[in-house]
Amino acid sequence: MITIKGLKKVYPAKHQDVLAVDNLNLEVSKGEIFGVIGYSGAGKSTFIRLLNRLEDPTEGQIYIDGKEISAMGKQQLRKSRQEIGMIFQHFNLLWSRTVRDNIAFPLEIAGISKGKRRARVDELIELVGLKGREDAYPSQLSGGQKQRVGIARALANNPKVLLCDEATSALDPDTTDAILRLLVDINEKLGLTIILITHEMHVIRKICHRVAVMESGRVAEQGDVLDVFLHPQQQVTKRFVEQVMGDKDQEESLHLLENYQNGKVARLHFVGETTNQALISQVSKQFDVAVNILQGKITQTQKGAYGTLFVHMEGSDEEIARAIAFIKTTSVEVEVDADAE
Ligand SMILES: Nc1ncnc2c1ncn2[C@@H]1O[C@H](COP(=O)(O)OP(=O)(O)OP(=O)(O)O)[C@@H](O)[C@H]1O
Repeated sequence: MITIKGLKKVYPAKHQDVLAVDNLNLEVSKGEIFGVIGYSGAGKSTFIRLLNRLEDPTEGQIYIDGKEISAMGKQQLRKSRQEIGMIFQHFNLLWSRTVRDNIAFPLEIAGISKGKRRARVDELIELVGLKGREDAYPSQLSGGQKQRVGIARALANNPKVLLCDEATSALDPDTTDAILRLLVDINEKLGLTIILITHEMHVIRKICHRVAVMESGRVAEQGDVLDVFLHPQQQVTKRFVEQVMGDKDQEESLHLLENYQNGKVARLHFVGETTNQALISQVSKQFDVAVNILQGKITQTQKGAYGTLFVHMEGSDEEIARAIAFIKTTSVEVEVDADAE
């Protein structure tokens, strides 16, 4: 659906040019929610603005649905932009227009007749949950409602791709969750491809299928969200995963080991469906081993739940070894961290 090859953006500057995006290569499939995460200055905004040519690339190609966006002239671009919706952190609504007229705006530009506009706006208002607020002005809306208007406006011309630029960063946690649920709903209902940029890992965790981590204009790491959460390779990715999983706390739980005279501490990684297995009670029943949960966290992603539990296992060395061998036959990954002796 989206192919990006060798994308580069240099902002010329008096003293030293800024290399904002550097040799970026990405593939995004149709219907995917693809997240791009990075710290401030990583190049995320530049990247997303290159996708709809709000910025022109210095080098490289961008293909959306088979068409090379990066090579288009103005007129062609105007048409293609109707297939790319965008929502913004600060909503970018027209303050003198009502909800209805904000949503109708892109339809007016596309030359849709008044009657058709009305019907389409009604549909969109229903889709984003704004019924009853049609005649309100943006200043009379909450942040979440404003973003719903932004989403409806972005979807007005039936785009194939929705670009989200820090779309929930100005919202409180509950409103963020509601907007993220709406994005998932739209993705599922309309099969819309969504690219979102964020600096918040919980946004990636909650709704993205795949993620790219950007650092200094480059993709430091990319993959399925579950894989990246489970096996972050780069330092920058590890820091983002810690935002959600609090790995430091978990490392500390290893020191709990000192409280035990014997036994072993094991780290169990649960992925996807195995998360709900009653593994702990099964091990306790099947082997002469007492299993105590020291610490852990299971969390949900779009691709299923995953998490890590630290457990202390008490029993004879032989029996613990048998229990661990058994756990290894399930799809739960197990690491034994240390002996308690
Ligand atoms: N119009 C511009 N002119 C010159 N330099 C720019 C321009 N826009 C961005 N930059 C620079 O390009 C680099 C990447 O910025 P960009 O805004 O893309 O990063 P970001 O990851 O989106 O960060 P933030 O979330 O803070 O916006 C930064 O060094 C920034 O200062």
